[in-house]
Amino acid sequence: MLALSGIRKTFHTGTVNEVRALRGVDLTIEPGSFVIVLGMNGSGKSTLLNAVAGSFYVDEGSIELAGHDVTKWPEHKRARLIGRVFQNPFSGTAPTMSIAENFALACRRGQSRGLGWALAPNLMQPLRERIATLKMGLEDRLDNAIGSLSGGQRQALTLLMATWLKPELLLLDEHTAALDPKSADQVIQLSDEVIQRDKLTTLMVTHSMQQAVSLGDRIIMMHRGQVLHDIRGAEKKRLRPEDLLDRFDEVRRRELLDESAAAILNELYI
Ligand SMILES: Nc1ncnc2c1ncn2[C@@H]1O[C@H](COP(=O)(O)OP(=O)(O)OP(=O)(O)O)[C@@H](O)[C@H]1O
Repeated sequence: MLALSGIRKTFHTGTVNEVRALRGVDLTIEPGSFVIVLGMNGSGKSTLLNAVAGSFYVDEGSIELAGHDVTKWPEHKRARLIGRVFQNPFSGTAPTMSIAENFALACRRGQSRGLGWALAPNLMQPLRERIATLKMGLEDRLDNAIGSLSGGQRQALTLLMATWLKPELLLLDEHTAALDPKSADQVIQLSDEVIQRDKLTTLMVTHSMQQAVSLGDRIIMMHRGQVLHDIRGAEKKRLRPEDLLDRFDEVRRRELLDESAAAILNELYI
């Protein structure tokens, strides 16, 4: 289970560039739940995932994962529990190393690196079989540098690596946004299969309404660093993309109202 309690994060505190990116997030995610994270640009989606992964320490609040209070754990220690795939296919893999070597690294996530780069021989066959299920012909290219592959192939492999050790939590941050539509569909389908098969607790950021309604069992919509909507159960099942668009319209109206209120206040005090 993932439990966030009163999470706050401000960047550039006390300067003109101050951004209150997370303003008190309380969120509990049950084991095996697949949660879609939606929200407008700058609403705090990536910051939420980064806070959980330990890319920085939060200013306030606590983060509990799989029974551990990880609030003060450094990122590399949290990596033992967390698998992650980023938007950029070039993140998360070592481009000059082979597919097999990258998997060897993934198998040692969060452990010391003094063990060499080679994949244990007994893992080679299961790896080949697993990669063959991608139907991308990569099972015969385990010695190829991962940097020589297409974005879609890399993201598919990165996903397999991130989930190879069945993490307590999988974080997907717009992981298909940089791919062509066909590759994006393939990687989304693969993600769904892996998540369902291994019952992985997952947080997936997307801007796609279609993905939001067709995937997962819960949607949280972020707005100005807080969770504005939390949709699950029967409501999530019957949700249509138009319903989500209505919610986004509501958010835009709020923004406009906030902006006009700020403008009126400015006029009053100038
Ligand atoms: N490392 C950082 N330093 C300074 N500001 C940051 C940092 N990370 C995020 N922010 C700011 O925090 C706010 C929330 O950003 P975040 O990336 O979480 O939004 P998002 O909802 O993921 O947006 P998008 O959909 O555009 O990716 C933004 O104003 C952003 O500029």
